[in-house]
Amino acid sequence: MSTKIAPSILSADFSILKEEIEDVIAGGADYIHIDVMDGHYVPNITIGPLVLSSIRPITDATLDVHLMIENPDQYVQDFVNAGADIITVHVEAAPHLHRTIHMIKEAGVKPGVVINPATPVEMIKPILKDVDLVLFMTVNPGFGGQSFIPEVLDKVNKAAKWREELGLSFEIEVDGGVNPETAKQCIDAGVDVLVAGSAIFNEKDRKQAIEKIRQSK
Ligand SMILES: O=C(CO)[C@H](O)[C@H](O)COP(=O)(O)O
Repeated sequence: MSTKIAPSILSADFSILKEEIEDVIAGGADYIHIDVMDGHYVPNITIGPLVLSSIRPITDATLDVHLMIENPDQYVQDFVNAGADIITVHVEAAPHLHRTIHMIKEAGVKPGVVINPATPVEMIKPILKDVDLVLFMTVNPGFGGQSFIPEVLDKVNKAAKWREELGLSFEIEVDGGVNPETAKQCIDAGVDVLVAGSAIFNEKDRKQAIEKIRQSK
């Protein structure tokens, strides 16, 4: 199966967000990755449910909502109502992770867990059977345009092995510093979904940028 590409709208031109989203979808994007930041869990503030609900009518593509927020339980339902297809929460920000993941699942949305570069992968092992997606941050979350942290790929390898051993089917996604060069290492390590912001939205031809990342074998 070919690698899925999830353009992160963090690097899009927000004054023409609808056109930007339509452009990457026409260019072959599989998911649209939406970075929600609260200025507490990460030092940046981005978008909330109101913007997500404006994006929903633009496309039927999977809206992959990455919550970089404290107290995610308080906001899960708002993002479900706004049209999320996948909601991911950080293991570091969800002290009752099992409850949060099941809250998302019971609301009819696919749940995922996110793990930061410095967090041991063993932290997420107990929740793997309950999630549809595991997102490995390959930068410290908060900003686009940072450099890829290659050490994270050892954790990706381990999770891919556990997936096989345990007979599970969650997708493995990476986010941060993904470009045609780093994408190859990710695909080799067992990644299914590549999030890319600047490597897609900073290019004039988005279709070509997406294909370059997808084909980087
Ligand atoms: O979650 C994120 C930052 O926290 C972004 O999705 C990520 O950084 C994408 O940007 P780029 O591809 O430019 O690194």
